[in-house]
Amino acid sequence: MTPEQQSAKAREICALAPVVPVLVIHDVAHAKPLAKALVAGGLPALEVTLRTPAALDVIRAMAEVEGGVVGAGTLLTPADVKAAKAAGAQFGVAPGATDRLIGACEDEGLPLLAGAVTASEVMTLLEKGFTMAKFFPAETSGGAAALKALGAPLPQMTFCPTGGISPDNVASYLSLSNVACVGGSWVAPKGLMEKGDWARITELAHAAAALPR
Ligand SMILES: O=C(O)C(=O)C[C@H](O)[C@H](O)COP(=O)(O)O
Repeated sequence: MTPEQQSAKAREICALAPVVPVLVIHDVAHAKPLAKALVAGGLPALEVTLRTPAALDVIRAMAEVEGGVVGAGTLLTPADVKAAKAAGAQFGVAPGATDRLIGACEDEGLPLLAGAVTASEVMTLLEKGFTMAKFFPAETSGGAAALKALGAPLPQMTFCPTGGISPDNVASYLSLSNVACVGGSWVAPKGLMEKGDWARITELAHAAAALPR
């Protein structure tokens, strides 16, 4: 899958909703009820970070939930890409970009949202054929102001900013012409998952899904 095809797919996924929940899940028993709660709230694209031992099993379980589009986050190595694809991930997200990671996504046919925050990083991805990237870590890399400034000379790149985005600052990102959607963990707080308060998570998802962009 070429970088151009990967970015076309990533664009489709970002178009589904203004927010992609970034999920850190320790208990595989949370996978299905959480995915159902988020999809019911209007957030179908779900990023499961490969930061917990349960993550691949979580992807496998969530991939069975109707209406969901499950991806793997925190992809760092070709082995991560292979494992994510085998578990049923439909897209991948990485905090940065390396040639090995990009090569693995091409080989495995996994659409990648690679991370970039500087003009040179964005230009490197554009040179390879990517037109969609993750802007990470968004808030500490200059936030919406930095993204807006990058968009002036580099309007070809569209972003999914992630990292430090919350209901308080999300509007400043979604109003930018070079932002397709944002990633954020606020729609699936650990405390609500532990309590099994899926109804409240659906409410948070509803509010996020209704954000204008
Ligand atoms: O593990 C990854 O590859 C990531 O995707 C990192 C996430 O983007 C942030 O951890 C989400 O940030 P918060 O919304 O501030 O919690």
